Amino acid sequence: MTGHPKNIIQVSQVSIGYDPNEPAIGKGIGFEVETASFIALVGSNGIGKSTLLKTLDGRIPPLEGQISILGKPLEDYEIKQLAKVVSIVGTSAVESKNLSVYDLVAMGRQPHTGWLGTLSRTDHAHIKRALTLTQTEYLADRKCFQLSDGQLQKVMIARALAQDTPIILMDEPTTHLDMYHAIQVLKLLKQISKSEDKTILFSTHDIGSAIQLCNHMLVMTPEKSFFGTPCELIEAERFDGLFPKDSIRFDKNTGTFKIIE
Ligand SMILES: Nc1ncnc2c1ncn2[C@@H]1O[C@H](COP(=O)(O)OP(=O)(O)OP(=O)(O)O)[C@@H](O)[C@H]1O
Repeated sequence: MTGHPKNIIQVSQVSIGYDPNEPAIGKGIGFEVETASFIALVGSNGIGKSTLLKTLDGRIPPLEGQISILGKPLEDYEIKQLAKVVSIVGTSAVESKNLSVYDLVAMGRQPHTGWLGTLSRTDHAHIKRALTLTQTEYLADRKCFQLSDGQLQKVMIARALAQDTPIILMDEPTTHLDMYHAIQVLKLLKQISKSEDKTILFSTHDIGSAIQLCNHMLVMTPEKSFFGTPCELIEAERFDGLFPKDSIRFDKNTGTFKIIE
């Protein structure tokens, strides 16, 4: 048991966007996430998946509504305090590809050590465990620029694990990966969410894999967002409204998209 409340993230009637004077990008978003869930955010390009992740990690404030993390309003967290609760794996390139893998993963310990803090035995133990969990120990001494996209993605996950937060948010963790390595990363994340009691929310365009692997999904459409288990969402035909119907349609029986010739 983690001691974390059952509903680790609560989002209520949230509108997201960058400018309060412009129409919101997404409105009326609401869901509750249980500890150790593995959750996908899906929706078409530009629908607001990254914007929602940035809102959940406190980078931009919600335009309306409430977000609570571990039962506490998001706006009541100080930056450093939030970094002990929520870690982020973004899409942007690693800041310094010249770092060794070990040093990059060690950066995950910053909320615990401070920028100039030296690493304690506990910090090193967290780094080593993160490398073990992501099966990247063998890369520890390599420079990040020497890694393949798949290896780098696992190392970025290791950095988030070293940060030791109950919640990990990930923006498109499988971009640039082939089908096999994308599934490997998603299976690894799902396994980590269970074994380490991590709540993992990630955005993805790989809806088929998310349907097969996730506990819950948030389906974002221009009108509304829908939260549920993959089965509930299929039954309620929520995937049908994701894209214009001229080129693909969702097949309820197989849970996959079919091309319309
Ligand atoms: N920093 C920003 N300032 C203002 N508008 C932005 C900013 N970043 C993104 N947007 C706009 O917000 C909208 C949602 O973008 P967002 O990146 O959240 O979508 P997404 O669902 O993650 O898309 P994709 O699947 O293409 O990555 C888009 O119209 C985008 O142009």
